[in-house]
Amino acid sequence: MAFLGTGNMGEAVLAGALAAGVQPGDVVATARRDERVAHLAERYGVRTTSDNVAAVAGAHVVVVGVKPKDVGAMLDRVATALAPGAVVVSVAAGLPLSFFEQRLPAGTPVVRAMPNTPALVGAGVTAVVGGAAASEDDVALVERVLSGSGHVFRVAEKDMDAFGALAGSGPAYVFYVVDAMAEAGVLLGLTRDVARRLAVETVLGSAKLLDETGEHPVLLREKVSSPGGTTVAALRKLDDGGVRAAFLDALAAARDRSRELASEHA
Ligand SMILES: NC(=O)C1=CN([C@@H]2O[C@H](COP(=O)(O)OP(=O)(O)OC[C@H]3O[C@@H](n4cnc5c(N)ncnc54)[C@H](OP(=O)(O)O)[C@@H]3O)[C@@H](O)[C@H]2O)C=CC1
Ligand SMILES: O=C(O)[C@@H]1CCC=N1
Repeated sequence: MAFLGTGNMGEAVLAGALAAGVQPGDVVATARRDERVAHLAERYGVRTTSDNVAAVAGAHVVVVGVKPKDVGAMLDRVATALAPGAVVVSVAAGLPLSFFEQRLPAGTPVVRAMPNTPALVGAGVTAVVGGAAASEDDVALVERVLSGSGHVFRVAEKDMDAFGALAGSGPAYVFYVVDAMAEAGVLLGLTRDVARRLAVETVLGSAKLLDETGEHPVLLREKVSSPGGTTVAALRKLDDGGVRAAFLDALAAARDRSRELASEHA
């Protein structure tokens, strides 16, 4: 397996692949900076290089993990060096399968994926969709490799931007909420350490409760909200602040930006 551009997301997918049973000796990961390359070699025991053309030689699965603006140049550089039948996996936001298929040799199987950073700890969600030349076996292979990162969903390509807006970017919204809750605790006089720990544990516990009971979030929210009590007083302030509407706008903005990335780099 080759990882071309192993930054925040590439590293998380790499960690998942190793968790899924891919052997470190069968992986080569690239980055530009010496310290990044050294970190990857030291942390994961994989082969590393900054030479992308050398990295793809003999690789059966090639994960392209650079920023959307850098993907075109990366593909132009490595296209003719790909091993026959190599499956190219993109994690780039916005860029459609056709972007890859136009730049790679005819018949190259391409799988578009949208992971998220909790993949680093095996708790990610990833959407996948195969391109015109990707066989069922190709997509299943990529699903197996990604399954070490957490849950994998097959989606239609038209839903990729929405999936990215919800789950790809989603961890950032949760971290934003955790930070805001912790800050609010500090405002009420808690120490920073305690406030942050309480916010993290509350999010963890609430996610576990949702997951394990399978109950609708509205029902669980009602169970916290005593009539005339403290929670309804707080929720009213969130409604006053337009938090729910802001989430609707925020995800639409992420979806729109994903579409723009596709047209900016077409
Ligand atoms: N971050 C996220 O949560 C998610 C990101 N994505 C997608 O993942 C992709 C990467 O994003 P992210 O990981 O955040 O970005 P990063 O900047 O963290 O990672 C990009 C990596 O690419 C490396 N790189 C850039 N150019 C080259 C090159 N020519 N040769 C070798 N390596 C190169 C950089 O190396 P160096 O570090 O040495 O500069 C860096 O490590 C994007 O396309 C994004 O849309 C998708 C889902 C979620
Ligand atoms: O912000 C971004 O563009 C990437 C894609 C999804 C999460 N991070």
